[in-house]
Amino acid sequence: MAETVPATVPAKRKVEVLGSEEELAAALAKYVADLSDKFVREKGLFTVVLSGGYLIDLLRKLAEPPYVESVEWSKWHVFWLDERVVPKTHPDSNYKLACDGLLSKVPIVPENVYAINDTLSAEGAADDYEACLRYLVETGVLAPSAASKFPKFDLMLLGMGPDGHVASLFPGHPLLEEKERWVTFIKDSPKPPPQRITFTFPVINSSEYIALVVAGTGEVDAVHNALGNSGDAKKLPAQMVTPEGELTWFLDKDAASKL
Ligand SMILES: O=C1O[C@H](COP(=O)(O)O)[C@@H](O)[C@H](O)[C@H]1O
Repeated sequence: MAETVPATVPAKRKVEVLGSEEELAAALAKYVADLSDKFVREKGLFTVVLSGGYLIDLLRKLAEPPYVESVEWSKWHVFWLDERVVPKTHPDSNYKLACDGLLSKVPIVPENVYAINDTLSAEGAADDYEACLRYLVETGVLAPSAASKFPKFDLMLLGMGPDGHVASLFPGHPLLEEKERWVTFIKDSPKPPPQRITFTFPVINSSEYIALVVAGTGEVDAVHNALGNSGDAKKLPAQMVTPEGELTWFLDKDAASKL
């Protein structure tokens, strides 16, 4: 059963704690499918941003009944929050992870899947991905946020690392302060592989909905630091996720065990 933590959380931030990883996966699939229905009904398409890591396994129930049949997959436009600068066939590729774990199992339109150009350098791939997003704003697939002018995605699905990183935005790194670029690159990622591209916080925080998803015991301290009263004044990247729209943390009971 989901339990909503009331405590001191601001109005547009919810924290859902699920009894097990299996329940979390079920709740997440329903959340994504419901948002897909809403946006397809309202505007005829759904723009979804995926992360890499454990998140993809937690989306597994979308590829099962009832969602595999009921979701309007042909209306989905799929993007990556961050990507490792490796060939798309490489085990480190977030694209490969998502294809193997979800995209190859549902009838998504290949032209609506926006992978990075894996033949370019990190700088080149970031420029190229930003140019792709700008083109999609011009052609009306993406809308700009009225408030920030950065592109506004319908839903971003984020994981969090044990150090509190989200996307490829790591604690203490200067990229946390990027204010102009939509997509940027990192060549010294503390987590391998070192070369990556990543959405910036202005784009992340222009989103309509964000789910920040954490399961298991590996991130217990980061969850406590981000959401609990840890007394640690240093802001984690996960705490910088403050969207214009609604943020929901999805945790299983292990991840929430120190809250
Ligand atoms: O390197 C990355 O790590 C984060 C967190 O991954 P997780 O396995 O700890 O859930 C992920 O969100 C990001 O996309 C990925 O590139």
